Amino acid sequence: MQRSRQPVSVSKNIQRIAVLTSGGDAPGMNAALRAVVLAADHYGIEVIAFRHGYQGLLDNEYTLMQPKDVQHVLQYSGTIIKSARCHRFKEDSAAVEAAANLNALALDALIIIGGDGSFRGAEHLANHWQGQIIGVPGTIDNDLYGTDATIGYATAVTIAMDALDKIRDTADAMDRVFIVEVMGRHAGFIGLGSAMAAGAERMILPELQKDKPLTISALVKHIHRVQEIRGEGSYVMVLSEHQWPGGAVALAEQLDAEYDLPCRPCLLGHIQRGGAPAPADRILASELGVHAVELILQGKHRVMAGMRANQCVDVPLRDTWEKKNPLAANLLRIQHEIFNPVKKNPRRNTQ
Ligand SMILES: Nc1ncnc2c1ncn2[C@@H]1O[C@H](COP(=O)(O)OP(=O)(O)O)[C@@H](O)[C@H]1O
Ligand SMILES: O=P(O)(O)OC[C@H]1O[C@](O)(COP(=O)(O)O)[C@@H](O)[C@@H]1O
Repeated sequence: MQRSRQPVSVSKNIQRIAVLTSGGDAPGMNAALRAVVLAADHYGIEVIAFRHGYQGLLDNEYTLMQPKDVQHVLQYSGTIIKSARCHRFKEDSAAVEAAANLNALALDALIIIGGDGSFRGAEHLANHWQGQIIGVPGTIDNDLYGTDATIGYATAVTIAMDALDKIRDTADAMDRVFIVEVMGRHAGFIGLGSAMAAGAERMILPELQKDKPLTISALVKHIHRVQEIRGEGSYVMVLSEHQWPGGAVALAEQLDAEYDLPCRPCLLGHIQRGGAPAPADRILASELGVHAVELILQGKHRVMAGMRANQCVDVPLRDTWEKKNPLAANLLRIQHEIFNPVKKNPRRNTQ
């Protein structure tokens, strides 16, 4: 993959920066951290890491990070500097406290690796702290505007696809209906990506539910129609979390009890955040980690380091959650109309 890059024009004298990982851990966060530390070392900048996200910033829990500390970490998921969800950080008093801690350490800038919540926290902090703040998109959900992909998304889709492939083996052997529940918070990227990659017969995604919520009778009709067209075989559906009351287990029970349709649920849960990060996540994280340091050297502030059409970009932090990345319309069309048609091919009908 070729990335066209401009040489970095350094406009600021930066001596010391900090980094933290926040919110749900995402595969590739370690690779991003490594890239930040190695790039900073390259430019002669000292790096400290706050442990446990914003909680560590409030507790002054930090450690000096040197290249030796990030050797051989990019192949592991999780985050060696720990992450956390810190509800107190939403309070004004917390941002004031955090700003005082950052000032006491004479920091020029802070890099926050996380999702939209972490970036809201970054903006909140920026109202109280004068240093530069740069976000790096780290979440499996891929729900941030301004970057074609977030760090962790490729791994999560790969894991979900692998699981769907395995479910397919047993579903096919017994001509069964399966519901596989995937993560994504309120976004259907993991659902769409894994359904497409594994050839699922149905996707229940937040974006599709918004205008036309799925009814169980419509779902049963679809299952019967697909079975009728295809003859014997399996039917595998991908359900995004929070899209059915009680989730996959409740939906499977309902199909069985109310429609005599034996169905098995499978919840992938946090499995989607573990294991070895996919190459795409390691590479994206490495590039964006370096980009974040270079944005600091260019004097940028309140932006996210993103990747658009193979170009490193910077996007105002606020845009990352206020604007929306839509699901790829063409993938939705293909998955719905071509791969899983419930009507006969119109051309065939006319012959
Ligand atoms: N509106 C907000 N104001 C201040 N801090 C916030 C806000 N929203 C989230 N945060 C901080 O960011 C952390 C991570 O956000 P969360 O939504 O849990 O994960 P993610 O960053 O992956 O979306 C929260 O635990 C909290 O500390
Ligand atoms: O790990 P937790 O706290 O149970 O949260 C689960 C949520 O975290 C995620 O895995 C990642 O979300 P964030 O990156 O926004 O934190 C979501 O897909 C899921 O809804």
